[in-house]
Amino acid sequence: MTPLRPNPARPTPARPNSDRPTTPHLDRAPWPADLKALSDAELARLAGELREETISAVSVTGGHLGSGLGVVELSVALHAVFDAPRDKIIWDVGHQCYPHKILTGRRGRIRTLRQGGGLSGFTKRAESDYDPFGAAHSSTSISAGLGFAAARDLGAPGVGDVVAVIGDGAMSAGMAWEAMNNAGALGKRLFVILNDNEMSISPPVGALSEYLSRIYANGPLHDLKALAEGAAALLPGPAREGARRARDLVRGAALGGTLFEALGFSYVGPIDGHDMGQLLRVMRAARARADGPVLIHCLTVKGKGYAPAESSADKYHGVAKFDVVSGEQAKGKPAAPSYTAVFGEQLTRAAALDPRVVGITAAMAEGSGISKLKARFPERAFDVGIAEQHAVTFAAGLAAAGMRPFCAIYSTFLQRAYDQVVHDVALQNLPVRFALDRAGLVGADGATHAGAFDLAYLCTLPNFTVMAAADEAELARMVATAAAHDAGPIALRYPRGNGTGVAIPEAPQPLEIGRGRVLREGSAVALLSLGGRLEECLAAAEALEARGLTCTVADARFAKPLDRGLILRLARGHAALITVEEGAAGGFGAHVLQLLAAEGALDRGLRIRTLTLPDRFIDQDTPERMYAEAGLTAADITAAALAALGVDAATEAATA
Ligand SMILES: Cc1ncc(C[n+]2csc(CCOP(=O)(O)OP(=O)(O)O)c2C)c(N)n1
Ligand SMILES: CC(=O)[C@@H](O)[C@H](O)COP(=O)(O)O
Ligand SMILES: [Mg+2]
Repeated sequence: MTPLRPNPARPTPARPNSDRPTTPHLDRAPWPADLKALSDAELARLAGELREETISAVSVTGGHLGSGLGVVELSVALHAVFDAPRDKIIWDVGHQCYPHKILTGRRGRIRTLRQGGGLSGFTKRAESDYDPFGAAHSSTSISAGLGFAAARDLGAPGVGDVVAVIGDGAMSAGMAWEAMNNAGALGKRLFVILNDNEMSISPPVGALSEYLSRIYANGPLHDLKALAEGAAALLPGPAREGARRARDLVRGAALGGTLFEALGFSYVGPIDGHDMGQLLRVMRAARARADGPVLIHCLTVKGKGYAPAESSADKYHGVAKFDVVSGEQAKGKPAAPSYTAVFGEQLTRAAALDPRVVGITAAMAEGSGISKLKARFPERAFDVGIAEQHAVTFAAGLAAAGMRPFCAIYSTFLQRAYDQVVHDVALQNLPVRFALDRAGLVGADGATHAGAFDLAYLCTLPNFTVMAAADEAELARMVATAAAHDAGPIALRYPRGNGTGVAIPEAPQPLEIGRGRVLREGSAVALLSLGGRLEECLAAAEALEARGLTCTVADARFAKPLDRGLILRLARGHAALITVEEGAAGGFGAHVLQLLAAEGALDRGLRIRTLTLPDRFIDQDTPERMYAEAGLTAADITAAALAALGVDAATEAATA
């Protein structure tokens, strides 16, 4: 029996240290149509060049590497067999789409990936006709694909075949199974390619992952003989039923396809996703014969063909710029710890003090800091897979049973679990602690990953307490506050990246709920910050003071409940009040305005401005440039204060 996965001991050939690989076949194929002119052997060679080009490009941009390297052959085979853009190839998450971008007319810009003004690191409709559906959050591809298939069957023009490519990690999400359930019942012609590399970002978890492992442990169903058998399963009508029954009789309950077939899919696989010949044969057979939903199970290797990425698939999921020869990533030593690391340490500390403290992550153990808890208290750290909705209700159950769960989910991914937050947590007033990493703008991942909305969507919920950390010491205090808070749900949010370098207290004490702090006092302008823009507010205060306008700078700490006393005092004691937050309108500033309106504080001529993220999505760039575009820099805060006071900065400068 041919081994499906390559022998990891097999050395990857040495590679030349050239900036640009030699790519004669790829050079001949800037567009998918060009692949049609190549023989199968040439396509295999082109795939090798595509891999080198992907490695070379990511080495200068940074980005998601391992996932793309695993789908190089698949990308070539799909574009060789299907006719995009009429046929819709939908990449789940989209983090593996760089080879697809190179093959679809974007090779010339591939070294702008994830840079300001450059190509997105994900699929994006606005970028290319070959990206029929945008993504970056996982497990949407089958639903979207089924939408295209249903539209096609209702006569929508310009839609041919539909292919959803989804990873084994993404397949763990409920949404993928909702789509499979619907697709199986509708019976529409739809191709789902399960790209099974036995990896999520970290090694995958859960019963599904074990099930998939059992399938390939049974051996290749589709060696050449089995491929014929599998192709028979694609035959229309009664022939298919007959073939399926015969195969089930031979293979019995251990047959790999059972779960997918039970849902109404024809199952083909597992096949070797790096064997171009096999891929092309299966795709062509599937395309020629399918009359309903088909799942093709491809086994691939994350990081395939690049030794550092193959041997350390989790570390090469997302990379900084790196040296191609050594694989060494260009990561400088930061002056301050990351917020994520501080959260992980403080959570572990809280867990050491209280056996009821547990941590939950939805497939982001490293990214969320839950890995630190897991290292010390493995039985109290739960990785539930890419399943944010389940994570929240699971945490609610834990809280209802008297535990102190910390649900650590990136702000952007918690969006997916909003009804669970409302219905299962807030409504029942259960003390789930939400640790929302990546609050605000995140840089290269762009708009899909911005933590823009949590303040707006959480502050509106009864029973919730919502905090935002201005620095890592504040984060430590907020973890202690959340751990001690049994009165109801509580959220703490903090940005991506490193802290400010302040000292973290040895034994952080809980904060008084709903109390802010004042960092400097003045009388002309009050700058009221929530979260990570505090340093910008302090810099703005310096600039305003240089103009003779003394400033109070306060850190609200709590977006809910508001520190009414502090806010009313700021409103009474200053001519202008500026609120600043790294969140969309409708969050902190909106609630401050509502308080001031209700208290009549606006009737006395207070000049107030609420600085938030703008009402548009901001594309990827450095966080600094993104905040400049958002109008949340020290200069913007200064300008807003001057404008509120009616000081024309330009005239003032001219007069000076
Ligand atoms: C809703 C959501 N949760 C979490 C993530 C973060 N995330 C991005 S890729 C990934 C792992 C995906 O694994 P898989 O689908 O197997 O793809 P692979 O990287 O292995 O190719 C995760 C957890 C996300 N993008 N969307
Ligand atoms: C594709 C995806 O969703 C993740 O890989 C994400 O890019 C990780 O982001 P961080 O680097 O902020 O953990
Ligand atoms: Mg995977």
